[in-house]
Amino acid sequence: MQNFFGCPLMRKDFPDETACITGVILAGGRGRRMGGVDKGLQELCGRPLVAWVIERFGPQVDELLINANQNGDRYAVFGHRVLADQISEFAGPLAGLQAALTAARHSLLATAPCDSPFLPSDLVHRLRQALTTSGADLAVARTFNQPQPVFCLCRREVLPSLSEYLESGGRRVDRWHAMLQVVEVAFDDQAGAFENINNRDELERFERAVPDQTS
Ligand SMILES: Nc1nc2c(ncn2[C@@H]2O[C@H](COP(=O)(O)OP(=O)(O)OP(=O)(O)O)[C@@H](O)[C@H]2O)c(=O)[nH]1
Repeated sequence: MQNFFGCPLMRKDFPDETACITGVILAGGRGRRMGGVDKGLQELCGRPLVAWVIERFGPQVDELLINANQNGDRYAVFGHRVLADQISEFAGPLAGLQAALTAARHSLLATAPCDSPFLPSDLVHRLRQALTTSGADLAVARTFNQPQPVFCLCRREVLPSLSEYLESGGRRVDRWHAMLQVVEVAFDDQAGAFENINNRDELERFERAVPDQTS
């Protein structure tokens, strides 16, 4: 049996294992290190970065949202709902998470940034396993000793805590995580997949790496 959105009905004993997942691509940043451009729309081998992320991340979730604070019409052509931050200033990725949690159809929300085109194809699967077995509020990827805070899976119930934190002026992801029950998921086997593009030199380096990454 399926619910209104075509997702399997949740089993009461294992709700996390069957719950549908909304994914959000975080593309709401200012791209200052790239000269103030809209990073998600910058092209890697002729395709916008956001298109690469849609290709990898989209199949891992049941609904896909794009969080962007400019060029909404250009993001809309990809056929997914586009959301701007509710906070008017650029408040960092937590503002995008807040917008997505408010709009998500499903009870679990996964995030990925627009500037990591080769993110793991099993990202959401592994985060869900950890969230389910731990009962934590949020699962976050880690590579070696480095948390990857914009790659996470969280429950809708964290929204009040997040909104309160943002309203109090909090902006740091690690400080908000410290208020929650968080489980870290090691991706040391795929550390390279989390590499992101911050400036033009990195974009050029990725251009050279594409044949290796896609073969
Ligand atoms: N919604 C939203 N997302 C943001 C904001 N700032 C950064 N992000 C996202 O958070 C992730 C990491 O961003 P950074 O690379 O640190 O920031 P950036 O603004 O993209 O780039 P820089 O200005 O060069 O630091 C990316 O997916 C950004 O799109 C913001 O104010 N709002």
